[in-house]
Amino acid sequence: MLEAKNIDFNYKEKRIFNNLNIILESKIPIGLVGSNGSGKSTLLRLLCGILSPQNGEIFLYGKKINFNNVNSLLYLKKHVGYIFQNPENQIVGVTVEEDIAFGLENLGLDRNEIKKRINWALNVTDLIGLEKKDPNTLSGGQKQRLAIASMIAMQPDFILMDEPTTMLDPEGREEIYKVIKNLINIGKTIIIASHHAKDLRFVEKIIALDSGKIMFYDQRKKFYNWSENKRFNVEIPFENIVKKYTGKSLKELERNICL
Ligand SMILES: Nc1ncnc2c1ncn2[C@@H]1O[C@H](COP(=O)(O)OP(=O)(O)OP(=O)(O)O)[C@@H](O)[C@H]1O
Repeated sequence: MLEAKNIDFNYKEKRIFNNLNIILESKIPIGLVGSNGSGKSTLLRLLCGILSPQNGEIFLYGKKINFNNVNSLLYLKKHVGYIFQNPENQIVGVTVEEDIAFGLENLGLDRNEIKKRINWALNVTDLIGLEKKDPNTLSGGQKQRLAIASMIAMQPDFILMDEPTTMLDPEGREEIYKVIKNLINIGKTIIIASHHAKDLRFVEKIIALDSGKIMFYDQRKKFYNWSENKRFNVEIPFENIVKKYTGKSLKELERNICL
């Protein structure tokens, strides 16, 4: 369980969160939505220790994180990974496998363990065969998958994704969906900030932020009814629109057309 308690956060004089409280349960995939500037990236960055709050605490599995203590921060970073919107911000290696090895070498792991983890991460992200490639020559989807591979090689339990498909074409997006499914299947806890209905179809719950306040935190199925006539800058899934205007599910309609 990852928890933010009584969090105050501001960038200089700009207040973003005022006494924010949130609990993320293990193995429940969550979508984080909200209009531009509502605080999604800031929240994710606080939860993984990239930013530290001016007031309040972050707890991981009940253990309070001390932002002034390197070991405490390392404990948070070991278990909570963050994927930037733009994979270019995350790629440091000269080859795909060197990029994945980078964080592992910093952890001081032995060569065998590093090799094992690289292979595992390449498998989960479907990058086998591209080990020796220069990351600069990869497609957008492959770069984003490499950023994910390098992060999951560190074996975090929570994976925070900040609009991971925004910079990708439809093909690249589909590649990321496959990886997200793999990650959920192997028991990782995914938190995905996004405006895209397709990105959110894997999540069980949705958190909706408005100006730094949590307006909704419940099952995804309830979100689209609740958010009708509200401004959350989130796409409505096609099947919801069909149901609203025809009273039938997409499957029912497809069956009728086939008959
Ligand atoms: N480093 C920074 N310094 C000052 N203000 C910042 C900084 N980063 C973000 N902000 C401001 O904080 C507010 C919240 O930003 P944040 O990026 O968390 O929102 P968001 O919901 O992720 O937005 P988007 O959907 O556009 O990515 C915005 O008004 C933004 O301009």
